[in-house]
Amino acid sequence: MSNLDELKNDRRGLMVVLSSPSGAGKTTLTRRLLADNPNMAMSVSATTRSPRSGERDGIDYFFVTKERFAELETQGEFLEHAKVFDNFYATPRGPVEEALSRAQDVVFDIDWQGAQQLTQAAADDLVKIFILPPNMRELEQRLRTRAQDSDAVIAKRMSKSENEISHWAEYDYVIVNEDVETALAELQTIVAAERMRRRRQMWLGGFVKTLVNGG
Ligand SMILES: Nc1nc2c(ncn2[C@@H]2O[C@H](COP(=O)(O)OP(=O)(O)O)[C@@H](O)[C@H]2O)c(=O)[nH]1
Ligand SMILES: Nc1ncnc2c1ncn2[C@@H]1O[C@H](COP(=O)(O)OP(=O)(O)O)[C@@H](O)[C@H]1O
Repeated sequence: MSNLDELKNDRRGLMVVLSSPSGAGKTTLTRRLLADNPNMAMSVSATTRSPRSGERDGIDYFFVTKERFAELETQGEFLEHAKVFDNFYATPRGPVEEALSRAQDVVFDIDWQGAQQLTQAAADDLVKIFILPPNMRELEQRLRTRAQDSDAVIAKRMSKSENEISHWAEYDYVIVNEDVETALAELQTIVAAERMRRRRQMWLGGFVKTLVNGG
């Protein structure tokens, strides 16, 4: 690693928030983004909803009872929390603070309510991205292809999608996820540019000082 590369490690981590109506592709895009970025961590949410087949406790979510959720909330363990589709969801505070302190970027798959709460708590570190489906037929099709929710649950998610979409203008960026490779490339571009923001590159002050001093 060159001297310059080492210096560049002194930067502030990003808090990348992805929201979308259910089925638009947040989970898919987030997984791909994380696979390509070793210096990025996923914020694993706590939820009172039941695990889907294949979901693992502590990896996809921390699956907790309503009682445990309420206890953690009272103890101030959550950065934000919200009720979505009759279930409770929240972002545990500890792992996020730890990752940011290690200069890691953190990705959040949370809804508009969570995005609003994080904006209050940490506006400077946030990059908010909204994912739209190419059309509503495709959205429903994706929920069906995923084949992990009952017809009733899918109908409920579709009926809530309009409400989620109505918050699109509260986000810094919007990606229409028609082709997953194109959407992923757009997401990578956003992350790369946000990492370059002057205020996040803490190393620059010292570097410029040595530059103008003839270093
Ligand atoms: N506010 C908030 N929303 C969350 C959190 N975790 C998940 N969500 C949102 O809850 C909604 C439902 O998530 P989920 O049941 O996994 O279904 P999905 O829509 O297929 O991802 C999605 O909009 C998620 O973004 C969280 O920690 N906080
Ligand atoms: N661009 C895309 N084209 C076709 N199918 C997609 C695309 N993006 C995601 N999917 C599929 O749609 C379904 C819902 O995606 P998922 O990532 O679970 O959405 P979300 O996390 O937003 O609910 C999954 O089966 C996923 O493989």
